[in-house]
Amino acid sequence: MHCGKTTPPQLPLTPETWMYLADQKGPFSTSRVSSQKMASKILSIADLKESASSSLPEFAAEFFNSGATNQITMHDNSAAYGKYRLLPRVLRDVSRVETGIPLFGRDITFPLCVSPAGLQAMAHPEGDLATSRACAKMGVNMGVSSYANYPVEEITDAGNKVAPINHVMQLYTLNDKAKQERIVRRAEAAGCKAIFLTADSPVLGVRWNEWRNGFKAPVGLDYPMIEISSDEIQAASHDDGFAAVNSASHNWAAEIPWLRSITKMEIWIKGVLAPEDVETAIEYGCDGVIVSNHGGRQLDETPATIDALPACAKAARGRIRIHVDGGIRSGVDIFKALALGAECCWVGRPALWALAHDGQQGVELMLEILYDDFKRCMQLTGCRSISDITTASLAVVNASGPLARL
Ligand SMILES: Cc1cc2nc3c(=O)[nH]c(=O)nc-3n(C[C@H](O)[C@H](O)[C@H](O)COP(=O)(O)O)c2cc1C
Ligand SMILES: O=C(O)C(=O)c1ccccc1
Repeated sequence: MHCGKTTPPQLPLTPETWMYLADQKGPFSTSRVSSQKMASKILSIADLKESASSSLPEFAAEFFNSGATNQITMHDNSAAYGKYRLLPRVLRDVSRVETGIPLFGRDITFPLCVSPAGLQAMAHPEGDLATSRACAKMGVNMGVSSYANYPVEEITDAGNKVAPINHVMQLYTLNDKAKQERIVRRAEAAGCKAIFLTADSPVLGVRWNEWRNGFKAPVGLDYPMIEISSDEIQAASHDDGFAAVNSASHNWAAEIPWLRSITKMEIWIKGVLAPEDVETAIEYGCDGVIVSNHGGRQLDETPATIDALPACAKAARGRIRIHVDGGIRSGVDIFKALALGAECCWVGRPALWALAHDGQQGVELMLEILYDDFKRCMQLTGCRSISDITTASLAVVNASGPLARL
């Protein structure tokens, strides 16, 4: 029967229906969910992991996805976020929320950057260049690994051609000090703002998967920052190659004053879990620490980073910057880490999965997923600015008792 009134179509609630609605430019349009995200059906970091794991050769997926020994810490890094619940404050105007923070003298879009990770060209031919371009486009910073497959000069240049972006250079302590110094000087000349000295890797962790399948970087890739050619890589196992270059005799007194004497860049320590090491980093005049267990790839059975974070933040008492990485897979995780004392979060594997999924566009999509989720979490918890994110927004559910406040 026609009565002259337009009634909306009664559509069944299937995923296809939502795709259809999102494609409409009319009243159904949902502007915050981008068409790329909807069209690719990649809506979460787990979706990116699945896509990467099914498209990469098995040895490469295993290398990226695994942690050390029994995978306990890698698992805990993500799972430990699950013990916190969000406690929203309601009826607050969240039509405008401020997600940005200043970092290395420039505002980033939201408190999330991409951790340094080696062998990015095994995920996508454009590797670190694609990551740099995506970070620049999305307005976040990038860590360049000493085991990058492109020179730092090309990586910073690729990003800066898209938009101004800050990079930091990750450094291992090397047997060859002159080589280590060349990395620092090249990074500074290429515009990097900080050295991230990785402190958790005097030797590589126990990587059973790599040892079982004799893991080596694919033929044709080299490590221009540590000046190792593809042929040299092929001549040794990954583990032996790392041990030959890396110095296990690293220590605070030898490294930090020396670094301070050769560079004006900030000096950050990556891989801190104990509050005592935060104190030592302060004593040595370091600028920041990354609370990190290397994504669970070094010493297994260390605590999840979100569990180590509060004591580290407490020890810092605002005297040194505290960032965190490991297991962050959603904007809600970022929100929780900020509430528990981090100024900013970093992600490792999500960028590698995103690269394998779709190169630069994949990394942009990964950052967009985390940004959208973080912003929406701020809105739904009633936080208008980053400084509103405190432990007051978190609670823990006890099995037997009432909701515990932090
Ligand atoms: C494949 C891979 C390579 C990595 N390479 C480096 C590296 O070269 N230097 C470094 O300091 N950390 C490296 N990391 C550790 C990351 O910087 C970061 O601490 C970790 O990935 C964070 O955990 P997430 O992957 O759970 O986000 C690597 C991690 C992965 C997964
Ligand atoms: O595997 C790692 O965690 C890592 O730090 C690394 C080291 C050398 C090359 C590639 C990755």
